[in-house]
Amino acid sequence: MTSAPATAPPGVPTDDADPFAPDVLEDPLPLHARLRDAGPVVYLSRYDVYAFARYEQVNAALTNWQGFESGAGVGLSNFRHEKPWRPPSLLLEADPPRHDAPRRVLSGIVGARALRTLRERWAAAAEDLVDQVLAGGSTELDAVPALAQAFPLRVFPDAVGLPPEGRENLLPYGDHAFNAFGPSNDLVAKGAPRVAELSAWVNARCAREELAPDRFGARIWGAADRGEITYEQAPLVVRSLLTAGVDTTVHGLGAVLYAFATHPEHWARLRSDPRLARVAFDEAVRWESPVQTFFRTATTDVAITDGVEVPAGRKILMFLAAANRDPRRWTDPDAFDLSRDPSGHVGFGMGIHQCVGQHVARLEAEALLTALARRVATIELAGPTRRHHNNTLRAWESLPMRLREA
Ligand code: HEM
Ligand SMILES: O=C(O)c1ccc(-c2ccccn2)cc1
Repeated sequence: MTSAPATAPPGVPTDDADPFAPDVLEDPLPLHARLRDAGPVVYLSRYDVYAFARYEQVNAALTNWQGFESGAGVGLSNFRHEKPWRPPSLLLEADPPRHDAPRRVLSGIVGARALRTLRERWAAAAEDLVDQVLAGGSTELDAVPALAQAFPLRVFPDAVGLPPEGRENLLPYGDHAFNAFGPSNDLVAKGAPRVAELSAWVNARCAREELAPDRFGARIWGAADRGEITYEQAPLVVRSLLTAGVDTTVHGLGAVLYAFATHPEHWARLRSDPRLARVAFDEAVRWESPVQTFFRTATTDVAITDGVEVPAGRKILMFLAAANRDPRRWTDPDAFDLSRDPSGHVGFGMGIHQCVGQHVARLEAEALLTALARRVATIELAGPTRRHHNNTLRAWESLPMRLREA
């Protein structure tokens, strides 16, 4: 136990854990339980931040954008003191009023109503992928590359309007962006050599001439034509889709495939009622929380509970995954349960920054799960699973699986 570099505030328990250490990223559950049990707020001395691990405090912080701002960054780095590694996001790293117009524009383009025309196309794409995967009859495969990565990369770049070349840059770019919310550890160092090249590729793809007409990207530029956002803002709003729209859904799909492979009774239920696909995905997002943590910055001394305040200017670290398994909020929280109503989970955040792409993610999951449920009688693990470590994301590197054709 190392000594606390900064003074722990009175009345707040201290923990010198490193939430971004390899052993914690491998299995964060024990730390989550320890932090929930320690109190409503815990001072993490190693990073000089205040941790919220209980549902009540995480939900309250997410919905209190005036008290806990995003404009100083939603990672450990405080933009008021340090230069961001890239120009800040106009949604994620902005507060009202600057946040409002970009959010309104993106909501109109990737919101549930806007996606109706994609439902059939993505369902067909999922059936094609499943046909391809099952081509040789019952199949052993690694579900991470073959399904969790393959499906989003087959449908999402087309929906944005990207050209075909270079799409393999999207995953490593997003992986670095999500690592960069954490401390400058080995994971960030691992991504550093390619940051300039990957950033240049992503930034170039946001230019109007790069984007196919009448897709998400071109529609963002159309909003600039109508004066809803400026022409300077348009490429950054496109960049938001490329940064947040791929790795998250890949790991969300990995989570739900792992959940079904380890709960055969639930796979049988899904096959008998494919309409369960949507609630299954949200339950998997609650259970696994592909996005585990991120930060906010106190704009003033913010009272948490009687007598305990987060001082102005300090960073809070919200453990979404711990909140999503808080026994104070959920019955039998550690169970993946299709009968549960997962609404209210914070896996997509909450409040004004709640994931604007959640409907895209749900539609991808519904399309893939429905196509699999129709053609695959059983799915089961067929070898050792391996985790992919990231400072923010909970992810699988490998999910060897056996799919028996119906
Ligand atoms: C399983 C998949 C996904 C998960 C778990 C997820 C999770 C989240 C979370 C927790 C936030 C809140 C961040 C905060 O409060 O600071 C968020 C915001 C955001 N997400 Fe997602 N996301 C997913 C998929 C997507 C997709 C597919 C897109 C794009 C199409 C997307 C785009 C965004 C954007 C632009 C924001 C910022 C919204 C704002 O600040 O107003 N996400 N996401
Ligand atoms: O607008 C962007 O570039 C962007 C938007 C959202 C995220 C994000 C961060 C934490 C949790 C989930 N999503 C990252 C980037």
